Amino acid sequence: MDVLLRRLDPEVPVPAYGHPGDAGVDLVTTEAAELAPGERTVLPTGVSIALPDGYAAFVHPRSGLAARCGLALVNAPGTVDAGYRGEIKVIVVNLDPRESVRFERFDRIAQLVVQQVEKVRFHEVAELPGSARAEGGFGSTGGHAAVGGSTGGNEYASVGGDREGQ
Ligand SMILES: O=c1ccn([C@H]2C[C@H](O)[C@@H](COP(=O)(O)OP(=O)(O)OP(=O)(O)O)O2)c(=O)[nH]1
Ligand SMILES: [Mg+2]
Repeated sequence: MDVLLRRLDPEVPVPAYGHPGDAGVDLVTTEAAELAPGERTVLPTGVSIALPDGYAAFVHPRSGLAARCGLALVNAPGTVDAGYRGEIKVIVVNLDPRESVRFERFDRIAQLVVQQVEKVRFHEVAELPGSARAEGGFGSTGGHAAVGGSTGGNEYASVGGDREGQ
């Protein structure tokens, strides 16, 4: 699909897929920045796009930065509406408890995934049709990480225990 893109910075590279089959194109920051532990900021990408109606673009984290630096997107995935013509921005937060993270101009900070999205009409009803799940949610199927306590010296939280419904 062809999508119109405007460069707001003459030097910013046009985003491109790294490999055939990749879902996202990497976005860069046009501003250098340094984030202290726990700090967040909004980084400019130097591009704006015009998506056709019925599509949206989603700003996703890059897993390498998440694993190496604890970098997360506060609003992941960020939603870029088809009608949005402003600069795509990336809201990052440094979740590392100790280390700062530094970005240079044109470092790749996030990835953009374009997807078709459904538009729906809501029809209000008094009762919804039944389903196997019904109102179960928020962990109703069990198998949760141990929270709020020791993990018994294990580096990882326990995810195997099915403690509910017993
Ligand atoms: O990570 C993001 C998320 C959003 N946007 C832009 C595109 C999107 O179309 C617009 C609005 O985003 P959203 O609807 O998530 O924010 P809002 O707080 O609901 O703002 P608005 O009232 O303008 O819809 O901001 C970005 O550039 N990056
Ligand atoms: Mg909105």
